[in-house]
Amino acid sequence: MPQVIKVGVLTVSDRCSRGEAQDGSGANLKVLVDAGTLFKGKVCKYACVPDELLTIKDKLLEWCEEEVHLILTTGGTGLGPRDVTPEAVKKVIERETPGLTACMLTESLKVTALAMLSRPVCGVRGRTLIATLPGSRKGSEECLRFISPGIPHAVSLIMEWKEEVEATHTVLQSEGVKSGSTEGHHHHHLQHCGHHHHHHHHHQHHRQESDESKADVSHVSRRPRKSPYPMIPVSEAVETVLSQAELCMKEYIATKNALGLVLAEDIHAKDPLPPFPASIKDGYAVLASDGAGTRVVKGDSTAGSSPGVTTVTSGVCVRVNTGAPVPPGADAVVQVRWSSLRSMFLLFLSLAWAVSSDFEPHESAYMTFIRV
Ligand SMILES: Nc1nc2c(c(=O)[nH]1)N[C@H]1C(S)=C(S)[C@@H](COP(=O)(O)OP(=O)(O)OC[C@H]3O[C@@H](n4cnc5c(N)ncnc54)[C@H](O)[C@@H]3O)O[C@H]1N2
Ligand code: MOO
Repeated sequence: MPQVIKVGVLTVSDRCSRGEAQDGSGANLKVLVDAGTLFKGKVCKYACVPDELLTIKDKLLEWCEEEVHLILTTGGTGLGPRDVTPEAVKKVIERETPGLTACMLTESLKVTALAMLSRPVCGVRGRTLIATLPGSRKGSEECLRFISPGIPHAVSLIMEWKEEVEATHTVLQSEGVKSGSTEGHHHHHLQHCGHHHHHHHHHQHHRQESDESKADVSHVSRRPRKSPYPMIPVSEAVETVLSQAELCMKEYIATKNALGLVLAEDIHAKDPLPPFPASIKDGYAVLASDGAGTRVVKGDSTAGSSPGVTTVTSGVCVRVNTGAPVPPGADAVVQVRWSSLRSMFLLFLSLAWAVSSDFEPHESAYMTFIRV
């Protein structure tokens, strides 16, 4: 279970803090984080402060003390005389993270040349990562999206969430050494999975590599993928899960309150439902011992029909729909596609009348079963 990243959103804006403007950027960042699609995060702190260095700094320090994992500031990163957010952040952080800053700038420059006017500063204080986003709603969302791929791992490293760090590393290592900028370029698996190193693994690697070189890598969806996790039998996986699971107390609870719970033991219905043998396919109810051959269609059984109205005897059959009662006497249902219509001539009709009194004229037909 990935940990939830506790996020603080700090809007830095004179106008918003005075109530002269709506904080669209902060509100939008909150929605983005809480949606959980960029990373698993939850906004637990929110404030709007004026472009005052000391006020910004105090708020950042307060949130760091309260163990917020990630603080996103928005606004005040530009060249206006009152833009001091980067200066405030610099006073607070102990270690800079220039990679995050570079990511924001390079990606933003692809969007607008004016991104060169933002002076982002990112870094870590104690166990809190701080990133400065531009003030506009658009710019702040863009920059958050750009750095999002790095956020969970950054926070895991800072927080020393070992399992998460390891999981990310496992995935990363399994991707092998990439040769650089050209996406989809052929890469070498210099680094094997780390664990098993059996002979057949090598064979697999070679085969996959030659498959990969043939693969169409121009579409993301067509690029070959490989699981970083070893393939294990389902039984072993179940065992692993159960060995980690704690057996809870049984409790008796009304079914309407039982959503999401797991049954402690089998339960049995007091009455069979449906209260008759129902056909699981559309077809003709027959006596299996009759074998292949022609049958007179004696009637039909549709969903809602009362069971037992028509019976099946040797040489006749009854049309049944999925879910409808299988008539008494029948011990098999031949699917429609395994039968073919023989004839609907009047001659056979009258013959059929003679044979069976409860025969429905409109259903009259001779069926040939080609397979039973
Ligand atoms: N990826 C992008 N990066 C940048 C963009 C961009 O569109 N995409 N814009 C660039 C521009 S232009 C500037 S300038 C710089 C620096 O921005 P600041 O951090 O100094 O932003 P501010 O001057 O505080 O505000 C800019 C703009 O946004 C409006 N604003 C400010 N705060 C709010 C708020 N809380 N809610 C709604 N709107 C807000 C403000 O009225 C200004 O019009 O960033 C570049 N980077
Ligand atoms: O101040 Mo920028 O120049 O937001 O457009």
